[in-house]
Amino acid sequence: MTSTQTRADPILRIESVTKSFGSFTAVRDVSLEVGEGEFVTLLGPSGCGKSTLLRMIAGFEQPTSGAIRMRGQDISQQAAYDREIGMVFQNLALFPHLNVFDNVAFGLRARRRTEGIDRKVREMLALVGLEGFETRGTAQISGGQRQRVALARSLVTSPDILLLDEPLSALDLKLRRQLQGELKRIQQDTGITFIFVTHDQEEALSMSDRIAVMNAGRVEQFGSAVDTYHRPQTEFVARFVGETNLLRGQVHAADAARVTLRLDGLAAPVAVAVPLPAGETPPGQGDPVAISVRPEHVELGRPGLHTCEARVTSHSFSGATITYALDSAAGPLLARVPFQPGQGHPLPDGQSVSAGWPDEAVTLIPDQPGHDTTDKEI
Ligand SMILES: Nc1ncnc2c1ncn2[C@@H]1O[C@H](COP(=O)(O)OP(=O)(O)OP(=O)(O)O)[C@@H](O)[C@H]1O
Repeated sequence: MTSTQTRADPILRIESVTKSFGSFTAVRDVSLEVGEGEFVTLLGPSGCGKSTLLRMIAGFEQPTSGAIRMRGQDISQQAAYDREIGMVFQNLALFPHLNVFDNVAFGLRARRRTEGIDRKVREMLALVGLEGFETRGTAQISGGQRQRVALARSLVTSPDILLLDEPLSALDLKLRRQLQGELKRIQQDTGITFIFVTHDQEEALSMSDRIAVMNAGRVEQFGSAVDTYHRPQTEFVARFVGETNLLRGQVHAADAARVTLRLDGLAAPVAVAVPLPAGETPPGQGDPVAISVRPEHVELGRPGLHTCEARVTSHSFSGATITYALDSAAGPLLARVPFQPGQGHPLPDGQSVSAGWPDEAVTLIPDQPGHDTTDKEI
């Protein structure tokens, strides 16, 4: 611990960081705290500023304003090689003229380490499952194995933080899913703080302790994977992280415990009771709001729910579930329902059904006037 560090200091604190390139602002007023040993993911569409933020943490770019602190110390102006931060890139940049062992040993030799290189490199190769590959050239191993070498090469110098910029995006889906699990295991085994960049929401949900969802240079929400999916705070987050139904309406009544809404478009006014998040001020009567209901929480033909009449317009079968596209008075709806063997055939197009959802499946999203709700692009 240094003289400027206190026990409460997180390993990384980003304070109101903005980065502009000429008149274009790539990262806007971002503040984040990352705890020791956390797996944090920056998630967002192409061009939202994820890599720029990561490059500022690494020291390859300087913030235009704001500060980046590591254990309390401002590192914003410190050179990249003076930071105890490793980085794994999307394009691996392994040294083609060096074999696997020498690629992994590179960082130790560059730091003029002379002792324990052999032991440390073999330890790293065992960690990433590449024992026995020491003398292979980088052209004699697969894409997934190359990515493991890149990871071992970044971990060998025992960085305090490892930054990973879309390290799995060049791999096919099956290998990608396998390496996601391995990366998570390696992060837990080593206890190193990981900051991972991806535009793949499933990847982010399956690996992260916390996710920072970015849109147009800003962090829209920073929270656990479960909250990001089940409690989106903005329309952008609700749409970008998974599929959702966004229904609009006005506040009918609100108190500290509940908010009741009337949804637009329904002939008979239907009230939807929504529990208000703790500590939040209730919205006023007549305020415009939206609700998010995930397709898997929309149930068809079940009595006792808040329902609206709907008509099937199409369906897609995916083995365990069927996703119905529905036309309802409240707008288009998606319903994803389990499909049991022996259940017969899916509901035909044109079939009338009542669609409903339980109270606890509803997330209230306050109206955000002028807010950018850029659609997801993956
Ligand atoms: N050196 C630069 N000069 C000018 N503009 C830049 C520079 N670096 C990044 N940008 C712009 O900043 C914006 C954010 O880029 P960034 O690479 O951070 O996005 P990203 O979210 O990582 O996207 P992707 O997922 O496509 O890599 C983009 O519009 C990009 O064109």
